[in-house]
Amino acid sequence: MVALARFDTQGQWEETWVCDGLVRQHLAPTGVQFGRWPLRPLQLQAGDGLAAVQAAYGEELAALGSHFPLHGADRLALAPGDAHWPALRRQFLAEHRQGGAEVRFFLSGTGLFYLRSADGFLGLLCEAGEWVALPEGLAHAFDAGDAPHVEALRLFVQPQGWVAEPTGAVLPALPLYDDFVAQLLEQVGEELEE
Ligand SMILES: CSCCC(=O)/C(O)=C/O
Repeated sequence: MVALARFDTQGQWEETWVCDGLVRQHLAPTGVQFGRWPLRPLQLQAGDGLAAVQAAYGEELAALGSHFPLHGADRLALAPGDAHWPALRRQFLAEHRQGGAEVRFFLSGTGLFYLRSADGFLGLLCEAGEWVALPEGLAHAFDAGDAPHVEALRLFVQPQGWVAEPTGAVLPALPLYDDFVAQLLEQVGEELEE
């Protein structure tokens, strides 16, 4: 289940949406797109990630349009206890921009993006089968919690892959992934599928 929450500039949770139409409507001013693709078997080989993704998802990628001239792909997989996660988490939580647009497709698990908006922040929680496309230059952060469980295809416009430029902004106390999910469950009163 996708969920979108709006926070003010102080990090105060203001409103939550869990239906696709409202999520898209409230993402639109940021230029962020959201959708779903079927989960298909996918074997990414080192060096030809994008070719494998294009073979499996050619139609879906074409529908994204010309704003996303993709040049590379990788698969990010994080599991609880992953030794790389603490350092990666610090990098992802520091608000940053990428030199190009980015597309992320969740293959399993869940992850939380924080997107800077005109009047605060949007927290977007995605799960398997959901994709999100961020426009070039949108300041954002990402979290997957203390015990991450997420696998995502990362499609890059930049040939060099994941290159982030930190904004240097000190973010307000936005809830990290675990608190976000706990508060969301209190609000919507139903289990998120993992
Ligand atoms: C689920 S994608 C992981 C995070 C990432 O690739 C990114 O760009 C965060 O800003």
